[in-house]
Amino acid sequence: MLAATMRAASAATTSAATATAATAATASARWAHTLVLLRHGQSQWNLENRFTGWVDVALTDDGRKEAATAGAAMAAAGLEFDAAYTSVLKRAISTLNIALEVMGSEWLPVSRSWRLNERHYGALSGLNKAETADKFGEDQVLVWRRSYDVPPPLLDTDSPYWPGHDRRYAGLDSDILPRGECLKDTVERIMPLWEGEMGPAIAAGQRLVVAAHGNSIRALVKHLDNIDDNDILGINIPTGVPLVYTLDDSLRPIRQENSAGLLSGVYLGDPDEVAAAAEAVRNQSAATAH
Ligand SMILES: O=C(O)[C@@H](CO)OP(=O)(O)O
Repeated sequence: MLAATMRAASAATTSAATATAATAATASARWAHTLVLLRHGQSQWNLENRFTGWVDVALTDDGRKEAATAGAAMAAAGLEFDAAYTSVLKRAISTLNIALEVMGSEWLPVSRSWRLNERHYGALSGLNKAETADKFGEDQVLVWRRSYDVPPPLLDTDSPYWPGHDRRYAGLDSDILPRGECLKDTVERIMPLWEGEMGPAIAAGQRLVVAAHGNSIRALVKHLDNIDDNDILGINIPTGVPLVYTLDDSLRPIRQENSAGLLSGVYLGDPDEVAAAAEAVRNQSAATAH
């Protein structure tokens, strides 16, 4: 595993240099409008292939290594930040802490917001994805996982997974605490943070790193890249690979030469390895009969 981590680090460094050159060529003034989105490293429930959502699951050892590799790749790319954002879930918080430590940037101001949490998986929380596909069919599970506006089955409020039982959400009106969310719901709860804090900070010249989750990052890239409600179904975000956006003064993404498909951002990683990692995320809900 260590060898694989080292290979990934080296590939990330090579690709990072390319990304830096491409961005620098765009215009040095634009380098100020930097936004890096980083999905947390592998969590224990990623390893066990379980729907996670707002359940507060820790990183695995491999997840911590991914976070360190991400920090090294960002440092090698010459990225520097003025502030960081993360969710209130420890897999994202730990990923950010590890990456910032590798970058020597533990001092950065960090904002934690429930609005960057993973999409809430409702009554699917805790279930194995492949077993859920066996039971309900792969097509149904794909709709629950990736459609824009179809929510998963909702939780009852007496479930231990309902956020109303968790004191970190005590300051929030129970009406806005989700019992399950589709991606559209996730976009809608992230937008006040984007429009009220993150966007204005970037417009004022701050360079931000955001450690978040597969679906909260899908929500952000859908907004940034104006991705169609149908096309967002095909977007899967790999764990632990920094996705670097360069934004213009209107906060619209500037597409780079090595942008990733529909995304204008550039992954700091070997493109083939990143594509394989995204494909592996997609395949998590293949039925066990395959
Ligand atoms: O379980 C989850 O919370 C997410 C991310 O791990 O899964 P998926 O990729 O299936 O949306």
